[in-house]
Amino acid sequence: MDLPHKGILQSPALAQYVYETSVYPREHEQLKKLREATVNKYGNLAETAVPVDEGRFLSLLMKIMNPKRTLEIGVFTGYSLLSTALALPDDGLITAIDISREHYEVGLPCIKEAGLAHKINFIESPATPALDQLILNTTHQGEELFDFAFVDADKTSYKGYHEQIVKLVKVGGVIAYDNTLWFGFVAKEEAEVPERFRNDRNAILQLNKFLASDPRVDVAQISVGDGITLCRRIQ
Ligand SMILES: C[S@@+](CC[C@H](N)C(=O)[O-])C[C@H]1O[C@@H](n2cnc3c(N)ncnc32)[C@H](O)[C@@H]1O
Ligand SMILES: O=c1cc(-c2ccc(O)cc2)oc2c(O)c(O)ccc12
Repeated sequence: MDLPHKGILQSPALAQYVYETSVYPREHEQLKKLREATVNKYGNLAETAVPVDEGRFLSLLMKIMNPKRTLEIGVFTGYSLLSTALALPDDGLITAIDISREHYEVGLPCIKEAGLAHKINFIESPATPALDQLILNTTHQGEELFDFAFVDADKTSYKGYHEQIVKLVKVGGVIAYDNTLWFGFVAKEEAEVPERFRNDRNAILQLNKFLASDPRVDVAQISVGDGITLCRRIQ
């Protein structure tokens, strides 16, 4: 897969500067191993993982929030998952959902080596029915709501996931949507966007517009990686 350069740092040299100055020197050994294992196994597909500066942002956000229960939709080989797990308290738990376990198993040895497998409940399932089940667990079995959710899966389903996740995250909790700048294509005319990115671009445009006026959440567009929208549930 040949992807355009990701992110607001439109110059690859500037991105490299940020990585080398403030990310690589603090990247956990097992995160680096997981990143390298992903490139070795999947080549260019590895670029669909969150970039390293975004992983660092997620880690720091977790340290600031100190959440006990988090949700991740879209795991791939686990770079964002391990970034989150590294920063969660020892009794924290991440419910991680992906349609396929195969990619997750590439990163799993690194997660185990980091001593963090006990913080992860991996569910192999399409997200929609898995989220419905979690909603049932919270409404009927009194399971606790989540403090944080990270969504990085099929972009055309984000709006549907939002309706489900809003029911699963506490008031005061945070939902983070990845790729909300979609390679910068959100600010381009459709005709300038390569055909294969158009569907997802339209879904992201609709999501961004919807979130900006959703009274249940407070929002901030964060210009890291490919763009993250943070939503804090307020009602
Ligand atoms: C961009 S990758 C996630 C990258 C990951 N966050 C990382 O840092 O490596 C998207 C993932 O979403 C998963 N996915 C796609 N459609 C899905 C669905 N309907 N339900 C759950 N997972 C899905 C894919 O299998 C893939 O692993
Ligand atoms: O190029 C992609 C594609 C995806 C993607 C496509 C289809 C799915 O069902 C899930 C994800 O996700 C990406 C992504 O998250 C990213 O950061 C860059 C590129 C892509």
